[in-house]
Amino acid sequence: AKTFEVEKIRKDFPILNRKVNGYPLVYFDNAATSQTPQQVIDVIVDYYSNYNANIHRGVHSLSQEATDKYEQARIKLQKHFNAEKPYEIIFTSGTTHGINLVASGFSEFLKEGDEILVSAMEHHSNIVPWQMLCERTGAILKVIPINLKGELIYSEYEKLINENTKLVFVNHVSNALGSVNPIKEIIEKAHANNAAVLIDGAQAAPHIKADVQALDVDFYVASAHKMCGPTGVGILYGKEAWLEKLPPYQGGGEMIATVSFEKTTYAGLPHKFEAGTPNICGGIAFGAAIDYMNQIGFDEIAAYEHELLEYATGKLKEIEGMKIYGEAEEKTAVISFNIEGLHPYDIGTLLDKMGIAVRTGHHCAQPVMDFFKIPGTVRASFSFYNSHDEIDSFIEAVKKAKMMLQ
Ligand SMILES: Cc1ncc(COP(=O)(O)O)c(CNc2co[nH]c2=O)c1O
Repeated sequence: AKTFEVEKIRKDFPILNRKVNGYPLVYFDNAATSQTPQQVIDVIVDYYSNYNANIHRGVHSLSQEATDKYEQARIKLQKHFNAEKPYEIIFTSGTTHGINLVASGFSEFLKEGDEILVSAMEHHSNIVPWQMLCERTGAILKVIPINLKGELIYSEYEKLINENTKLVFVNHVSNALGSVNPIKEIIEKAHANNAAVLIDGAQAAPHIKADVQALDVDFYVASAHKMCGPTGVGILYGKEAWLEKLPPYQGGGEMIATVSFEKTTYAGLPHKFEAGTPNICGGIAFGAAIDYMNQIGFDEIAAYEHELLEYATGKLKEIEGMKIYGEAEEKTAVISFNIEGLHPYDIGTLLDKMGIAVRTGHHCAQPVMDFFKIPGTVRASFSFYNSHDEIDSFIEAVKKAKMMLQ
């Protein structure tokens, strides 16, 4: 296989030249947010330097240029996720916004006693909006359990789903464990029971190219900042038929056709769900991030990140007292671990003193920590611009932190 040119790629990321506490930055918190290549930074600078303007209604050239670039970004995202229509791609402020938009809309469709299904490995943003929906409608939230390897127990899913199930929502990849869920089967089973499916793609989208038509998924959400793009922008993919059925989420400019005090009529897709001035630059930069990752290649990225995962896992397992959470057959480059007798926060703090950025705590997945009966973990998450040398530095730092804490 072609050697992955990580040293060449690293030159695209200015931030990787940073030092932290006198040490070279080793950025292993990619599951929280990814870093931004110069190619995307340049697009952001170009926007604000040359064609910043409000979009869709301006008669002047700048507005037209900004509108064209924004709508071109939408088409890039449509092609990337293989949506049938560009207006099935709704720009959001991120995954959390997308999930809330769908959960809010489902208030119209659910009634007392209806059932909705979530997995036990979800991020809070794919739990709380649905609990709020159940409070509003009297629907019942049921939980698909996970096993000790951090995998969803599919046989339990088959038992839980029934003719009262109206919606299934699970993540494609767990941010705390890295587990990749069998979403194609989950979707097929849900549709066989006339239930709709929302897949939370926040952690998957940086590593796996989801084909929404092949998956036949009803809703798919993702955030730009996980995929080398800026924060504050993401997408909600929805099948046209579903987006037509959902009521508007926010009222305001853009999302209307006519407004009068007697009656207001709403705009068609996608603008029905895009009230107010959007993150114009963010959307355009999201498109540039998609281009950047695609020119490297998602297959190449996934293969290289898997190499990093295997290498780091092997090295960590050599450390006495090491416990790794999340050993699914299929997982992305995320390692959650603890060291016997040590608190994750202490390890994370000492690693930062040595320039190593990891995440510690419950990772907005408290049910996962409850399942494993732990307060939290140290989470190292790798991306295609990390190197084997960085993993060696990380392992040495973990060993040093362990010595200092014992
Ligand atoms: C699976 C999953 N779903 C939803 C979200 C929310 O995405 P947002 O709306 O863009 O914030 C995240 C963010 N995960 C993390 C954010 O920080 N550490 C994390 O693991 C996530 O990992």
